Amino acid sequence: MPKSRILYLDAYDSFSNNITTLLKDSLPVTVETIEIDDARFVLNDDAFQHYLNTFDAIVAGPGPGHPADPKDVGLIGKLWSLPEDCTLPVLGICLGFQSFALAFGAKIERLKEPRHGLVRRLTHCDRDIFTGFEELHATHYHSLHVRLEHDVEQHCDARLWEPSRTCKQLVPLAWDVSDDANGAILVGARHCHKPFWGVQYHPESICSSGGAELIQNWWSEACRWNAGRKRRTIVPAALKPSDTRPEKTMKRAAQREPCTVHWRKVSCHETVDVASLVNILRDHGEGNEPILLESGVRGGNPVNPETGRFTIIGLPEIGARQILWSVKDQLLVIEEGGKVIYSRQTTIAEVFTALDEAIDKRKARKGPAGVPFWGGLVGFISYEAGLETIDVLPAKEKCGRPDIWFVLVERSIVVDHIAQMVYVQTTRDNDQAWLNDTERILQATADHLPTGRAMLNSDSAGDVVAGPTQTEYRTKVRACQEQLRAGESYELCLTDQTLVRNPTHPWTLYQRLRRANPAPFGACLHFATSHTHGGMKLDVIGSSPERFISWSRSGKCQFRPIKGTVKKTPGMTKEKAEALLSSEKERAENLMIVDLIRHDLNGVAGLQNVRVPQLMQVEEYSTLYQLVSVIEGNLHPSTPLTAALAVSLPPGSMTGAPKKRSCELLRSIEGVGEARGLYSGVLGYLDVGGGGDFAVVIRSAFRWGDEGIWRVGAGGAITALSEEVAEWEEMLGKRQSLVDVLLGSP
Ligand SMILES: C=C(O[C@@H]1C=C(C(=O)O)C=C[C@H]1O)C(=O)O
Ligand SMILES: NC(=O)CC[C@H](N)C(=O)O
Repeated sequence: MPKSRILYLDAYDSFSNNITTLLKDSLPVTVETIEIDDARFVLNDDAFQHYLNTFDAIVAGPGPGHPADPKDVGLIGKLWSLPEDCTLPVLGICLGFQSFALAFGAKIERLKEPRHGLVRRLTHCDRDIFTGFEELHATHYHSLHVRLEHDVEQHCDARLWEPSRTCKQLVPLAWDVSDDANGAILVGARHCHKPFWGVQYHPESICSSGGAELIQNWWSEACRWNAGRKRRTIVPAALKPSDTRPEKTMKRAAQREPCTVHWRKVSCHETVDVASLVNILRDHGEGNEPILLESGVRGGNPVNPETGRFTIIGLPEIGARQILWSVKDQLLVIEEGGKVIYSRQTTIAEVFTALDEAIDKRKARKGPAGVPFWGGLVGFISYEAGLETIDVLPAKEKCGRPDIWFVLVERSIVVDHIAQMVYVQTTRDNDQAWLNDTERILQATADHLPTGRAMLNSDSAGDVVAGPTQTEYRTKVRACQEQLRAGESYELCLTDQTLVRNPTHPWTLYQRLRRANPAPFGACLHFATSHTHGGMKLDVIGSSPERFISWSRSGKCQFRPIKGTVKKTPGMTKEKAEALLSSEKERAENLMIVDLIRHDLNGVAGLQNVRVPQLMQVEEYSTLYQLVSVIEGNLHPSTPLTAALAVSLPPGSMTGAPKKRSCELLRSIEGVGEARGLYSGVLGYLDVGGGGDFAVVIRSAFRWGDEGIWRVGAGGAITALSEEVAEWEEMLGKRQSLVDVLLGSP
C-alpha cells in the first residue's frame, strides 16, 4: 500500500524542515514540500486543485509577514475556500493558523508585546487535537495574534471553549492565559465542521513538549474526516524530476586512488608557543606567509579544549593552487603557479562542487589518527556568498572582492595542545627532504621554544576612520524592533562596521590579539593572487569564539551557535553571568537560533538524528561570557563534503530568523556602504581526510591590500525585548578587543 501523503506549504520560514521532520518521524506518511509561491500553481487554480487531490492532508507552515498579505501567505490563502470536493484536512501553524482564522472572520492584530522564542504553559480543552495532554509547554514565535472578540473576563470561564459572537465557525481549543501584557491569547482552534485546525505556537521547537502527540492527534482527526467523506487520494503518476523540489545536494565526484599523508611526530616537554613556532617557520620558509588557524591557550591550557585543542599552521608553497569566486561577476577562477588555469562563470552551487572535487581528488585514507587536519583547502566564505545561497541579492555595488577564497595546503604543522605534540605533515609525494628538515628544526627547538616571548616588530598606533555613532546605532535597533513588532522577523542580528587605519604588520597585530583575547578560533592569514581581481591581497586577524560547523571524517556534524552575551566587567563572576544569561530574553535569543540550525541540519539530504546535546550553557571567554548550544547530526557517507555547510549559510547566529526575510530586512536597515564581507561569513578548512571545521568570522578584522584599512564588524541579536542602550554597549563590548589591538592600546 502506498504511504499516505502530506503536503507541506513552506512560507519561507527557518523552522520548516523541523516541522517536516516531525511529521515524518511521528506519522506513517511521506511529506512533499513546496513553497507558497510555487510558480506552477500561483496563477493556476485548476493545476493547484489537481495537485492537492494527490494528498491526504496539508500542513500550512509558519513564516514572516501578515496573513492578509498575499505575498506572505501565497498558496496557503487558497486552502480555505476550495470547492467542497477538493477540500482536505489542513493543520495551520502560526502564519498558517492566522491565515485560516482570518478566512473565517477573525481579526488579526499586533500583540502589545511580541513573543519570540518564549516558552509558555498552555491551557487546553483536553479534546480534539489536544486530547490526552497534562502539561503542555509551547514555544511561541509571533507578533500577531488571532482575535475572536471573546467577551470573556475570567480565564477559567467555560465560555473560553465556545465560538465568539463575531466568529461563529472557529472553535477555541487552547489558550495562553499566562501573558499579563497581552491578555489571553488564542493558541489553538478548529473549524466547526470543515477539516481545518490551527495552532499559534511551534510544536516542532526543541523547547515545546508533546509535538509528536499533537501531530498524531491531528492525523487521527484528519484520517477520520477523510474516511467519513470517503475521500480518495489520487495516487500521483511518477513525478517528473522537475516536479519535485531539487534536493540541495551536489554530485559526488568519482572515487580515485587515495593519496598518502606523510608525517612525523615531535613531542614537546613544554607548552608549545605557537607564535614562536610560526616565527621559526617563517625564518626557515621560502618567503611565503604561513596560514595560522590557532587554538588559543591561556595559562598553558586551551581556552576551550573541546573546540580548540589543535592549532593548524598551513605552509602553502609559493604559487599554491587557489580557488576563488565572487558574487559580483560569478566567476570561478583557479590560479596555480602564478597563472590562471581555469576561469568560468558559475553558480555558487557549482563552486561547492568544485571544492568537493578538489578534495575528492586528493582524498587520503590514512594519516595521524586524531589529528583533524592532514592537509586540504583553507579559506573563507563571505556573508554575501552566504546570501547568494538563499537567493537574497546583496547590493551589487557592495561586492567585487573575492567572496569565496581557498588555498591548497599540502604542507602543514599541527599542534596538539593537550598531548603537547607537534605533527609535521605533507600530502606531496617525494617530500621526504622537507619532512626531515622540518622535523630536525622542530626537534632542535622543541624543548626550548621561547614561551610567550614572541618578538613584536615595530608597530604604530592606529586611528579610527569611521564607525557608527550611538545615535545611529540606536536608530537601527529601533528600526529592527519595528519589523519585529510587525511580524516580519522573530530576531534580527544587527551589525555595523568600524574602520581603523594601522600600517603595522598584521603578524605583529595578531600577536597582540592572541595575547589580549586568546580564542578557540584564532586566525592570522595573508592571501594574495597573482592575476585574479588585479592581484588581490587580503589579511585577516581573528579571535572568534564561535564554531559554525564541523564534521568529522566519520560524518558527525556539529554546530555550536553562540547567542547571549555578558561583558566581563569588574565584579562579574560566572555565577552572576549565569543568572543574567538565564533571563527569558537571553534564552529566547539562543532558542531561536537552535531551532533555526536544527532546520538547516534537517535540510541536508541523508542527514540523520538531529539532536541538541547541549542547550544554552554559559562559556567563559577572555572578555565575555556567552551562552552556547550544541546541535549535532550524522552525515551519510555518500553526502558530499560541503553539503551541510552549503545549506546552512550564512550562519544563523549572524542573521536572525526567519533567515531569508531577516537578511532582506538587514540589508536595508544596516545600510552600511560596504559589504559585511568576511565578517559574518565563515573561515576554516576542508581536510583531505574528509573532515572540516569552520568558525563564524566575528571578533576579527580584515584588510584588503589596496586599502590599508582594517574593518571590524560587530553587532548583536535584536529581539522585541532588547534595550537600545544595552545593544549599543554589547556591540562596543564585542568590537573592543579588536579595536584596542588596532589602536595600539591593549
Ligand atoms: C554579531 C556578533 O556576534 C554574534 C551575536 C551574539 C549575540 O547576539 O549574543 C553572539 C555571538 C555571535 O553569534 C559579533 O560578535 O559581532
Ligand atoms: N511564526 C509565525 O508564523 C509568525 C506569523 C506572523 N508573521 C507573526 O509574527 O505573528
